[in-house]
Amino acid sequence: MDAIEPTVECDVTLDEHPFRLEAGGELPEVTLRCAWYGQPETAPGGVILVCHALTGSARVADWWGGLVGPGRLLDPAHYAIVGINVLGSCYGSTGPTTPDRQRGRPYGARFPLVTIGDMVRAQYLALRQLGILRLTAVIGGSIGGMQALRWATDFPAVLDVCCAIGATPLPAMGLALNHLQRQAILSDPAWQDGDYTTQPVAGLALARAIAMCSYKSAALFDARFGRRPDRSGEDPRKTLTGRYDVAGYLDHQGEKFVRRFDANSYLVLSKAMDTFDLTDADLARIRARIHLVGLSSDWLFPAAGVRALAHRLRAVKVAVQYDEITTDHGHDGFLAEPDAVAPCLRAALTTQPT
Ligand SMILES: CC(=O)SCCNC(=O)CCNC(=O)[C@H](O)C(C)(C)COP(=O)(O)OP(=O)(O)OC[C@H]1O[C@@H](n2cnc3c(N)ncnc32)[C@H](O)[C@@H]1OP(=O)(O)O
Ligand SMILES: N[C@@H](CCO)C(=O)O
Repeated sequence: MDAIEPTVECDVTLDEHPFRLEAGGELPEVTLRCAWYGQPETAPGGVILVCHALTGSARVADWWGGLVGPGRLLDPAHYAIVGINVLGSCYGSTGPTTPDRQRGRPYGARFPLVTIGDMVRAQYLALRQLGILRLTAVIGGSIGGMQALRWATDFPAVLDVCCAIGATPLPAMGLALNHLQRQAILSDPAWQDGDYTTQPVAGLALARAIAMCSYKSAALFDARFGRRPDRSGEDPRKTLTGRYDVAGYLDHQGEKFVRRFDANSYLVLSKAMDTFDLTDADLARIRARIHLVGLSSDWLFPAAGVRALAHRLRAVKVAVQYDEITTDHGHDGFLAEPDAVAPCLRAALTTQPT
C-alpha cells in the first residue's frame, strides 16, 4: 500500500528563544518539521496530532500508511492529521545534526538533554503559532505514546482524547537495554566524542540490532527464523562468523539503520525515553479521555505495565479505557498490525470510557 503524501510540510521556528529545557540546558532556537494531511481550517473532525516513535518522522503516512489516508480510519477528508518531528531527531527538527551557530558546525554530542516534556512543549508552541489551540486527539505508540500522555498531563485543556499504545515509563529491563545501546555507540572509536564526520556505523548498527530484539517477540523470531542458517546458506556451526538467520536479519536491520539515522540523535532520543515518568500528581491533572492499549507480546513495555497504568489513572478519577491487542509482533505491533490498532483508535475517538 503506497503511503499518501502530506498535504503540506512546513518548518515552524518557535517564537520562544532561548528554548529552556527541563534538564537545565537551553537552545537558542528551535525549529520543528511538521507534516499535515488534510486542512485544519475545514476538517469536520478537527485536528489530530499523531506522535511518532523513536526513529519515525513527521510523515505519519510513511509509517502508519494502513491508518492514514482516504477511506482509512484517519481520513484527511475528515480529520486534519499532523505529525511533528520531535526535538532532537534528525528528520527536519532541531537536533544534534543542526549547526550550532556559535561553533559553526553541528551540535553533535553538545546537544543538550531533552525530555519528552520538552518535545511536547515545543509541539504545543509550534501548533499555537500555527493557530491550532484545540486538538481532537493526541495519539502515539511507544515514545509517541509517552508524548500523548505528556500532552494530557501538561496541556490538559487542549485535547479531548489521548491514546497511547505500548507506552508507560520504561521498566528496568528497557533502561538496561537502552544503556547497552548507548554504550555500543559511545564505545565505537568512530564516535569521536560525538564530533564525527562519518557515522560510528559499527556502534549504531549494534545499537539498532539490540533494539530490534526488544521490539520483537520470541515467538515471532522462532516462527520467522527458527534455527535456520542465514540467507547465504553457510552452515553457522562450521565457522565463528557463520550466522543463523536471525543474526543475518539483525545485521541487515543495523546496516539499513545507519543509512537513515544519526547516532547522536539516537543517544538523545533514547535518553529522553529513559527519563519519561509519571507521578500521581501528573496523572491527576488529566482532563482528556485516556485510551491505553497494551500489546500482548511486548516485553519492552509489557501489557501488564500498561494495564497497571490504567489502574493508577482510575485511582485518581481519570476516565480511562484499556484494550489489549493480541499479537506476536511484540512492541512493534503498533506499527506492524494496523488492522488491529484501527479498532482501538476508533473506540478512542468515538466512545466514552466506563
Ligand atoms: C525515513 C523515515 O521517514 S522514518 C519512518 C519509517 N520508519 C519508522 O517509522 C521506524 C519504525 N518502523 C519499523 O520499526 C519497521 O519498519 C516495522 C516495525 C514497521 C517493520 O519492521 P520489520 O520487522 O523490520 O520488517 P520486516 O521484518 O519485514 O523486515 C524488513 C527487512 O528485513 C529484511 N529481512 C527479513 N528477513 C530477513 C532475513 N531472514 N535475513 C536478512 N534480512 C531479512 C527484509 O529483506 C527487509 O529488508 P529491506 O527493508 O531492506 O527491504
Ligand atoms: N520500531 C520503532 C519502535 C521504537 O519505539 C522505531 O524504530 O521507532
